[in-house]
Amino acid sequence: MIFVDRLDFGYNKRQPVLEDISFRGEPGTCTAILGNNGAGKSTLIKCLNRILEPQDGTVHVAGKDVSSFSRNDIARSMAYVAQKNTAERVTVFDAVLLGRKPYITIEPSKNDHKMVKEVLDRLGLTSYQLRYVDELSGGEVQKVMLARALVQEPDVLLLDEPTSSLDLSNQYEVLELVRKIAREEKISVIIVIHDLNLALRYCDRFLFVKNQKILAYGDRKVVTSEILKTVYRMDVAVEQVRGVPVIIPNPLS
Ligand SMILES: Nc1ncnc2c1ncn2[C@@H]1O[C@H](COP(=O)(O)OP(=O)(O)OP(=O)(O)O)[C@@H](O)[C@H]1O
Repeated sequence: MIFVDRLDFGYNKRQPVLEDISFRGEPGTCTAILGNNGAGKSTLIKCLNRILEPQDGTVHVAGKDVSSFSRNDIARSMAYVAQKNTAERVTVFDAVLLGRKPYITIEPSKNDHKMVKEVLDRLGLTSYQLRYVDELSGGEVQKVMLARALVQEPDVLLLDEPTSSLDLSNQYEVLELVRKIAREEKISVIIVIHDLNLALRYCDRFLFVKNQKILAYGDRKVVTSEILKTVYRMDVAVEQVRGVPVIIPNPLS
């Protein structure tokens, strides 16, 4: 469980980016962070694992204040997949094995290797394991970074636009897998995502950031035409198609 209480952040004192942000991510659930470009979604994610230090407020993971965590404590409890990934000159297997680093004292154990193999298999990356990461496509790199985060066995998984480079089938496959693993392993997933249809399909909670603050927060019911108009300044219909809410931009045009 992650609990964020009254978090404030600004890159400089004159201009706040986030004010009074509070929410909780229950184990086994996915929380979507939504909002217009520049609203502060990536900044919020980075405040959770202290890549950025919040100016005020607290973040608790599994009941403990993360401001008291060492870098290694953070790596054991929170895994993060950034919006932009640098493709490294290492094999896919070694790139994913790096996710086990917080647990390795002298050298990787048989169990570390086993976990890497299992996650590569679940993400359909087994045949890529000896390829160099810097020779992969953008979508393949994104899956490798997700695999690295999953072998970290985190309590909280922070994903910043994890499907932005993936094709249609991979977007659904990867989010289906993330949701399945989150439920099985009781991980709280916090995900920045622009695709509202994907968010509605795979997330349990929805948090809209607007003008530094939380505009709306709750289950699917908060994703309304009114909220979407406020956030994106355009007409958007929310309709039920075969029991799934679907977003239709500019429905009358
Ligand atoms: N390193 C930085 N220094 C100063 N300002 C920054 C920095 N990074 C981001 N900002 C500013 O902070 C605000 C929030 O940026 P952030 O990247 O968190 O937005 P976002 O909601 O993730 O946007 P997007 O949807 O475009 O990815 C923006 O106004 C941005 O220009």
